[in-house]
Amino acid sequence: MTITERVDALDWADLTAQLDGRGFAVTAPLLTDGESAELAGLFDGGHFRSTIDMARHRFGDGRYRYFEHPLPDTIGALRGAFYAHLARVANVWSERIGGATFPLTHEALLERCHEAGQQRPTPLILRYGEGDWNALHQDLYGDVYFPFQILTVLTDEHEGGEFVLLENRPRAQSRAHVLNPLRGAFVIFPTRERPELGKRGYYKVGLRHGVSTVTAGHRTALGVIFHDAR
Ligand SMILES: O=C(O)CCC(=O)C(=O)O
Ligand SMILES: [Fe+2]
Repeated sequence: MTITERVDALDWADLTAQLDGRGFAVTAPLLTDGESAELAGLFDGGHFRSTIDMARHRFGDGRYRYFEHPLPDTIGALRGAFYAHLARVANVWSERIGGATFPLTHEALLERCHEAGQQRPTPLILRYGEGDWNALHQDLYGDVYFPFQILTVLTDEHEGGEFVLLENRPRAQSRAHVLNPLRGAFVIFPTRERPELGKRGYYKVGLRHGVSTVTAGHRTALGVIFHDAR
């Protein structure tokens, strides 16, 4: 099956229920181990527009690299295929907590980004060694942003290095979710906020994400953000 066929074949009713119920979703493994290994290899062999040394910016410790156009086929396919499903969920969320209405194709979202001066691709690959970590953050790169992003861990040889989602609940203490997704499975999570149903309707819960310290081995991950960057 092609990447697009595999994404289309995911249980989107269940994923949507996960997103609505707890704000994030985890898919069944979607990439084969061979595909994950091949993508992980791009960290050293891909074509990038920039490389960030996380310690230098006080973002944590480790390195990440933003892919340059044209994106590797697999990454372009993942971006388009996940977008088509998530745009529908995004539009329901916008009705609940306000926000933009999103076009149903990823090409149309990119046109909107380009009109807003956001032309640089945002998919990235991150590599963490022992002692490395990623500070809690949001990936907003301009006025246009899509409310979901996806992430997959491409390697299976680390300890620690859990994916952390922190919910900043209004007028309450924060809640952490700690995930250890299977290799090649995707975590779908909010870029900025999510609707939560309260006594008087929906309210916004802000989120940040990051990675706990890798205590042994190496961890390589692929992040796919749907909006482009200024
Ligand atoms: O390495 C990770 O799991 C987090 C990556 C990340 O921050 C992202 O994909 O936006
Ligand atoms: Fe991120």
